[in-house]
Parts: sequence; C-alpha cells; structure tokens
Amino acid sequence: MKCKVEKLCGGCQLLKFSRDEQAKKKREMVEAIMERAHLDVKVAPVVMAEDDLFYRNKVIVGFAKDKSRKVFSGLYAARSHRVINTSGCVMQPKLVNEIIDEITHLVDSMKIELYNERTGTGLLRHVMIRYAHSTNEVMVVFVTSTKMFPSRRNLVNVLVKKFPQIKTIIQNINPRQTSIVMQDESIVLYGKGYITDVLCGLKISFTASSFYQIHSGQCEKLYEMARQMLALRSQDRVLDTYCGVGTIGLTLARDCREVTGVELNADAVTMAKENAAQNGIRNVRFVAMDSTQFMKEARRFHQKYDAIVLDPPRAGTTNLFIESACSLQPNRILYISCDPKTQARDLIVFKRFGYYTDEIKLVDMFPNTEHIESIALLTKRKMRTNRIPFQQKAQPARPKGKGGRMARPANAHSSGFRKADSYPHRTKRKAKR
Ligand SMILES: C[S@@+](CC[C@H](N)C(=O)[O-])C[C@H]1O[C@@H](n2cnc3c(N)ncnc32)[C@H](O)[C@@H]1O
Repeated sequence: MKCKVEKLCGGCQLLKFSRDEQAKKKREMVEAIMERAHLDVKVAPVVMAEDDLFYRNKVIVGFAKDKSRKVFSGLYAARSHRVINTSGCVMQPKLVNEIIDEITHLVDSMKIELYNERTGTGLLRHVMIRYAHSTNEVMVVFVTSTKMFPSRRNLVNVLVKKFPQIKTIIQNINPRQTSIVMQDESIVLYGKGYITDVLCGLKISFTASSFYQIHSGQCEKLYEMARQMLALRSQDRVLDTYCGVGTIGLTLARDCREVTGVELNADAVTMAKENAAQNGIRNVRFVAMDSTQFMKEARRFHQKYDAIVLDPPRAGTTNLFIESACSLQPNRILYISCDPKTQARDLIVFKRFGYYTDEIKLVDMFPNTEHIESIALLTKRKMRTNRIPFQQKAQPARPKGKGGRMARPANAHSSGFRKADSYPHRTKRKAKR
C-alpha cells in the first residue's frame, strides 16, 4: 500500500511492512518492554486485523491554506502543528473521507475563517468525525474558538442533505490557546448529540466527548478475549473501572451477578446508562466518579468484588489506584492497556501488592502504526514480605462540615453506597465493639 504523504504524516509508521512483519515487530516490542521492566511474562502472538485499512472510526482534521489561498484539511505532520493534506487517507473509511472533502470545500467556498494557533484569532479550529461501522451512522463535530458561528445553519443543511448518514452535528467551543482539541461547552446543531453502533451484539451509543475504541472489529475480539480470560461465574460481582460508555461491563453482564462501572466523564456515564437500558441489561449500574475515590469508598463500605477490570488512558493508572484496587482483594484483575510501557510500569506495582500475571495478550487495535493493545490477567499470589509496598503520604485534614461530619468537595459525585450496603457480618462486628 502506497501513501503519498506517509513520510510527512508519520501516523502509519509500519505501513511499509507486511502484516506478518508488523505482527512480529509489535510482539518483539512488547517483549522488550516487559524484559526491561524485569517482568517474567510470556507475550502471546498478536491477534491481527482482517481489515487493516479504512478502519479508523474517529478522525480529527485541522485546516490550512495552500500557496493559492485554497483551503485544505488533514492531520498534523509528525511532532508538529503543521497541517498536511491527507485527503483520501487509507486508514479512514471512504464515507468519512468524502465528508471531510465536502466540509473542506464548504469551508473554502463559504469563506469560513480558519483559526490561527499563533495569534489565537479566527474561528474554525478542527473538525472531528466519528463513525459507527455497523450502522453507518456519522457524527460531525465543528470545533470553533467562539460561540458565534455565522455560516453554521447553511453548513448543516448542505451536509445532512448530501450525506443522510450524518445523524448528528455538534459545535464544540474551544476559546483556549491549547493543543487540547475539545473543551466542555458543546451545542447540538442537528440530531440527538450521539450516534449508535452495534458492538458484540449490543447497541452502543456514544457522544463526542466519550471514548470508543478506534477499530470496532478488533474491539469485539478484545472484549471476547477479556470475557474468556476472566471466566466469570454467575455469582461474581465485577467492578469495571475507567468504563467509558460501559462497553466492557455490558458485554460481561450476562456472565455474572452484577457489574458496577465507574467513569469520570459524566457524559459517558449518561450514555452507559442509556446503553444498559436500550439493551435491557438490568444487572449493571454506572457511577460518575474518579475510580480510585470510588474504590476507597467501596472499601469503607466493605464492598467485595470478585473481579476488577481497568482500562485506563494511555498514561496508565496511578499507585493509589493500584493500592485501592488491591485493598478490595478481588480474585482477579484484568488490565487492558493501549500503551505497554505504562502497563509494564503499573504491573510492577501490582506485583508488590501480590497480584501477578504470567502472560500478556496482544490485539492489533491500530494496524499499520506502532501502537498495540495489550491485556493482562492478574491473580493474587502469596506476598513474599509483610512490608507495605509504599507508605501513603499524610493527607491534610479536611474541614469539618455541618454536624461535625467531614465536608465533601462541592463537585464530588456519590458512590451510591449507604450503610445498608455494608456486608452484614462486618456491621455486626462493628456494632459489638
Ligand atoms: C481508554 S478509555 C476506556 C473506556 C472503556 N473501558 C472502553 O473500552 O470503551 C479510558 C476512560 O477512562 C476515563 N477516565 C480517565 N481518568 C479516570 C478516572 N480517574 N476515573 C475514572 N475514569 C477515568 C476516561 O474518561 C475514558 O473514558
């Protein structure tokens, strides 16, 4: 496969290699990372994708003008903020490419002002397209520097008329001088503000700000692998941390007694609840909260989980998360990661708490790039020492609220635990004391 801008773009570092060569390289890379971390683990062969082109279901493009002042759009060149023309990119679905080309043409013909990163002036910063492979639904997000968006009505009308697959159009307002693409304020210009895909036989809806795996076909393989590795029993309680729109928890729900999903992004949690409802899944609940904070509360209320799943962002998790997860003493912990380096770092800390893994499995979620999704099942083994892995720093005392109770921060969400949720034997023992 040839790409005209392969070198300039830098997004597909492995495009020139065959599928087998890519599989070998990715596996060797993970083996080297695990070895460097002194983790004695076997790395399984990579589960490769049948469709390694046109797979990206999320694309963000910037805009610029060429020498003749004509607008073009594309990805940023590697390690820069220079837009290069990636029209017709072979990683993006054909429909997505057609929509991007049309938007670029409209931006040019409607003379929509482009945002200038250096001066912080202008209007249009980015366009994000999200695509649902199973349903062919498309979401378009215009990221603008101000709420004022003079040509938006025209733009929306032309786009939905030409592409009936576009089910929602959103304007996200990002007035800050930052490289972060989107900010919190959004206006739905057309449709419901979300699109729906079918994943592992479940209807899954997601909004512009919520996470959804980039390669839907490989994502199904990943979740099936997770199910098999966890081998849940009907009486098991599962905690799905960093749960996004609930995809992993919802696919596990039929195998176990109940699933609790925890996610920081309140938008994603709203979608997770909607996803449970639209699939008639009743043994799940979702909480908008920091995962570590949730587990600390779960511990306080003597909650027990047989399995904990974590699927954190690329930066991995924190020592405090690991400490809190291990303090709940689950039988197994399933760690899904999109960066084996941070996963290896975290696995070392899990080990200090007695949770070990023998094998890392790999799913190629990002064909033709250097990236890989890795998955590890950790089980509890006997601790070799009684030493506490690391001492927690003393926390500053929180101010007392009404009635002598600890005041909660104003923006804190609730774990939903009540005293009645505590395990009865523990409550009794406490009462005796
Ligand atoms: C890699 S995504 C995984 C989402 C989901 N498990 C999936 O497969 O679609 C990581 C998610 O963690 C969420 N997140 C980040 N920090 C968090 C935290 N401290 N507590 C809970 N969720 C967090 C992000 O909003 C994002 O949805």
